Amino acid sequence: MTELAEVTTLLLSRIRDIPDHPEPGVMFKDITPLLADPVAFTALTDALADLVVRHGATKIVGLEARGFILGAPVAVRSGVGFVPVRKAGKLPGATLGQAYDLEYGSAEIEVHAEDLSRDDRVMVIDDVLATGGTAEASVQLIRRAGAEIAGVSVLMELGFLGGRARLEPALEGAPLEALLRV
Ligand SMILES: O=P(O)(O)OC[C@H]1O[C@H](OP(=O)(O)OP(=O)(O)O)[C@H](O)[C@@H]1O
Ligand SMILES: Nc1ncnc2[nH]cnc12
Repeated sequence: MTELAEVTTLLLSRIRDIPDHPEPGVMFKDITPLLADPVAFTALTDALADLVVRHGATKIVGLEARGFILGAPVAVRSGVGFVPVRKAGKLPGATLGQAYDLEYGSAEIEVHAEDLSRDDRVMVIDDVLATGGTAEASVQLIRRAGAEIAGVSVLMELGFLGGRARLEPALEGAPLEALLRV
């Protein structure tokens, strides 16, 4: 087995399927067993840090909340800064916000735009790409803050929910990297 195949198998084996997702037929992909395993968490951090370096990112944006857990160690490992994108109303300073549609209703995310600069190339990091709404809104928000998008990197893409198709127009050619596709 190649090293990549071994890492993929390890990561997949540490994700717990929980059958109580509100959408019929969709499992909740719980990453807490992976976080609890230092070998798997380190392998994930290393794999995401490789993508940060490969795509020349100068900042990581992590999406609340699980994107914080993955993005922060990747930022330290790859030697770039970390900027949180939070659900509306959580950040203390002056914020820039981006609303987006959910299946039922809408949501809003915010960033401290002053922590991003025109010289930054941002890698967005999250655990799961599902419908792609959160990642799409984050890409739009980061561009409005003046920074460039180096890419979006996720642990897992739920392919059957069509997130890639929703996100790709917003990416304008920047890569969407998924370590696992289910
Ligand atoms: O592609 P989408 O359909 O937008 O869904 C993916 C998002 O949903 C989850 O976050 P959630 O909003 O549940 O927040 P949490 O990390 O705080 O649990 C996940 O961590 C992604 O951020
Ligand atoms: N099925 C799922 N599992 C984990 N996180 C999610 N976020 C959106 N859909 C999800």
